[in-house]
Amino acid sequence: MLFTKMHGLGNNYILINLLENTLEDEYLPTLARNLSDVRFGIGSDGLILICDSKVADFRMRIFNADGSEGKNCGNGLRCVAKYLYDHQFIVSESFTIETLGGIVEVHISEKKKEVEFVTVDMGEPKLLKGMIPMKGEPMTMTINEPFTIGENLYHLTCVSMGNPHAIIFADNVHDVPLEKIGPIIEHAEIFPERVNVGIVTVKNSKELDYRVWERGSGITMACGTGACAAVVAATLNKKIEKNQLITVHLPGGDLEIRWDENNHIWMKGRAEYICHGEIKLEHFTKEKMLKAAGQ
Ligand SMILES: N[C@H](CCC[C@H](N)C(=O)O)C(=O)O
Repeated sequence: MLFTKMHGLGNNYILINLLENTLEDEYLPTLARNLSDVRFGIGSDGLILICDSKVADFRMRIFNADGSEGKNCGNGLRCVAKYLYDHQFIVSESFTIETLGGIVEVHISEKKKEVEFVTVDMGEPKLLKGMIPMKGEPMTMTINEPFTIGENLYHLTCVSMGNPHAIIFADNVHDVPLEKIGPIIEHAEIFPERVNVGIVTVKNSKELDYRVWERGSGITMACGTGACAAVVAATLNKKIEKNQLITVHLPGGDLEIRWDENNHIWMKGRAEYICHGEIKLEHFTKEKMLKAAGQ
């Protein structure tokens, strides 16, 4: 089985093209965990599958490093779009990709054999508690709500980009012990499907700093949906204006994000290849096969 490893600002994924291949669903969480392992596998933030779709041009499935299936992945979408365009699976400059979090529209404006930048219309953010999802009055929003961890009080603003994000504002993104509070908030009982946790510093009216603890993958170098959620949260908290081109600085690089007047979030950023290779599936689904054999 061939794979392509790619990254979006250092948020790296193993892509497997299932347009001409199949993989049994039951193996996918095990495969994602084992391939993502940096010592016994290839090493990555997760596994992305490129599949056929009945409702869009293509379908992307994303599995985090812990084997859990994510509902959307901004950096992954740019990698999938680049892969499809560069390998001539698509010839038009705009096409659609189905995710569990909804259908997005991809735009490639460069006339290059291998594109560098991809723009994605990520659709509309979901703000109501019932849509994040999180516990509480389902028809209300979570804007700057208190959340206590031990002696420390944090304030959460929650946004879904098809996947759930809890955003905390800080004067400096390194002021908050994200390695410590990330997993605590990720697994908090108010988030029935867990949550991605982002720390945001508003540098000025056009720039944010952002660090992320990803649901299912931990600290990563970047998170595309998280950067979109950061812009929405900063706007809801009146720290920046809507319909402005915002540069979000992530540890792995920058994304350009705009929450436009039609309520759509646009994300533009790089996507790059790391390597291509081949895996013997049986080496990475052994755990499942042994269990099936009752061992
Ligand atoms: N950990 C996320 C999926 C990956 C999102 C991220 N890598 C991005 O670029 O948006 C979740 O379970 O919701």
